[in-house]
Amino acid sequence: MKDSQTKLAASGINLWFGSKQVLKNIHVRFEKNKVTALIGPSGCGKSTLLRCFNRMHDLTSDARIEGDFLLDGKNIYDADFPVTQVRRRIGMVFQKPNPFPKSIYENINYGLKINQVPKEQRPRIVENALKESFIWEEVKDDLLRPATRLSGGQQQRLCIARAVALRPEVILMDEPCSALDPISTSKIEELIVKLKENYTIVIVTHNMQQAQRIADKTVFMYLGEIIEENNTMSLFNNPQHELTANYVGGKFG
Ligand SMILES: Nc1ncnc2c1ncn2[C@@H]1O[C@H](COP(=O)(O)OP(=O)(O)OP(=O)(O)O)[C@@H](O)[C@H]1O
Repeated sequence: MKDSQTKLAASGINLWFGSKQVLKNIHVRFEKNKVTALIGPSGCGKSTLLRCFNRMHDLTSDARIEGDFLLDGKNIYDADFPVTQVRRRIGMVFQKPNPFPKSIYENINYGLKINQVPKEQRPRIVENALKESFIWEEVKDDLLRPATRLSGGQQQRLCIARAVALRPEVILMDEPCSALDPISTSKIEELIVKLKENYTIVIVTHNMQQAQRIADKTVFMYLGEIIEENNTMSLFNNPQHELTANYVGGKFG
């Protein structure tokens, strides 16, 4: 892969929680405007790796991290890269939809306010974010309704709208469909494929069909290591490593 295609990268990553090593010698690059899926059995370190890119272990007192996490070649842990900037440029969507206990409108407006987006620009940005996240038509007549009254799938699209409103460059998604029904899941998948036109997306998923439907590239992890990474179809149809073959073949999970 050419360096110019790399948006996000990790190099020489080792991570410990206390004395337990959870990530081992990770080197990985995520390409611009592509969807990359992180797959692997429970506990292999997918979420831990994803969270590093949003500096979510900063407040975990027993976490120790070695190595470099690079956004456009710049280390996101450098002292001159404020964590607020990191999170503005690298957004995150979680497993369980987590709207604020506020109105639909305010869920998006709030982030704009704290990021000092001029007041007169905010209504248009809220509308565009909702449109971009395929939820505008369902909520446009009732933007002041509490977000917590939306369905789970609508809440997750609202959380994606909240992330895209800040115009991040990367969106990290940690099993964003695991709490959703099949119809909501297919809406989110359609949305993810659309969003990659403008964003670089990294998604943790347990759902192998989902990885094959939406991911350009797939990375297989096992016990804290990257075992294999490839174009999604190659990884699933022609795995190079026995562990990958056994995992994608459903022999363990
Ligand atoms: N804050 C923490 N403190 C201590 N151990 C942790 C912490 N967070 C995660 N771990 C451990 O790190 C390992 C990797 O967890 P992680 O959540 O990254 O795995 P995963 O591959 O995302 O799993 P799953 O698919 O079940 O979500 C696990 O053994 C987990 O118990």
